[in-house]
Amino acid sequence: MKKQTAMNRDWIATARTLSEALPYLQRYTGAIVVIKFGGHAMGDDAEMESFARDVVLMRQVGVNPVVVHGGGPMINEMLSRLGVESEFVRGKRVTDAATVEVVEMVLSGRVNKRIVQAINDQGGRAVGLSGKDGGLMTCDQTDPSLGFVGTPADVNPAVLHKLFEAGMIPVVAPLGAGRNGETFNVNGDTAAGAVAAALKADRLLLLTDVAGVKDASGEVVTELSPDHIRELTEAGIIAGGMIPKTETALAAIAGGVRAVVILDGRAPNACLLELFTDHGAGSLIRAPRD
Ligand SMILES: Nc1ncnc2c1ncn2[C@@H]1O[C@H](COP(=O)(O)OP(=O)(O)O)[C@@H](O)[C@H]1O
Ligand SMILES: CC(=O)N[C@@H](CCC(=O)OP(=O)(O)O)C(=O)O
Repeated sequence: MKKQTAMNRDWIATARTLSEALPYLQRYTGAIVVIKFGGHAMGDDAEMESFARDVVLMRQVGVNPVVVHGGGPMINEMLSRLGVESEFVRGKRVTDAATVEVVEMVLSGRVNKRIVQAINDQGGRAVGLSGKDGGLMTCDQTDPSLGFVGTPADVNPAVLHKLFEAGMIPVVAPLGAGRNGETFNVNGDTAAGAVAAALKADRLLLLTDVAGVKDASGEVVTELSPDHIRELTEAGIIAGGMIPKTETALAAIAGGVRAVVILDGRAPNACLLELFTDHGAGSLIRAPRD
């Protein structure tokens, strides 16, 4: 009897949650949501499982999710095992010919397949690809001093639309093809922003290992304007890996994405709470018309 009462309480809570979520579910039916899953947000198996469950649930309620992942820490680990040094300039890895080989092996291989498998284990149908597949992302060299680092120049999302139509979840590794047969290493945030802009996505979620963009006092800024981003960057308060994220947010908005959220991907159900409740956390940067 006691058990029954507890069960009823659970159902009432679930029904309440569902009725609160309904307007959000309706708003996002058919929406395209690009999720950047950073290497630092990936965490352990439980965090990966929770992320995969969110993505599958999104798909089940009619959202078209696209995962664009990073994997910087995993690349670092492999480079150090191989005794190759690497350095970062403004959040981007200086990438020579030997490094880009390792980057491709780690991102398109181990990291991409771990995410694909996690989504499939939760009942989704994920397909792993990189920017080199299906003409998705053609790049130009960002800056000769960075070596094989690419800036997406021509993004053709046709292959992603085909996967949406087939009910599949694309999982994209941030590598691009050069115009002369090169392989380019693309910062994961930059790749996610370019894919989101090409798709004119409804939301770009940049998952990381901090609650959002912090100001000088260490508080998360819940809504950020472009001017505030520029101010915090010039003051050195937005630094390191946060620079490509905020630059990406501005470029994505300029490219037609409706809103970008920078949030902690390790928090349980981070993506679902962000999309389907009022309790979303993180820093929101939105297009003036959104
Ligand atoms: N103003 C800021 N607010 C929040 N984090 C910041 C800020 N400036 C720099 N950071 C750093 O940026 C990091 C996120 O970037 P990064 O480590 O590249 O993440 P990811 O691997 O998830 O892409 C945070 O862990 C934090 O140390
Ligand atoms: C050019 C560049 O810096 N590429 C990144 C690609 C991976 C990435 O962006 O991973 P996170 O999202 O986990 O940081 C790198 O080599 O580390």
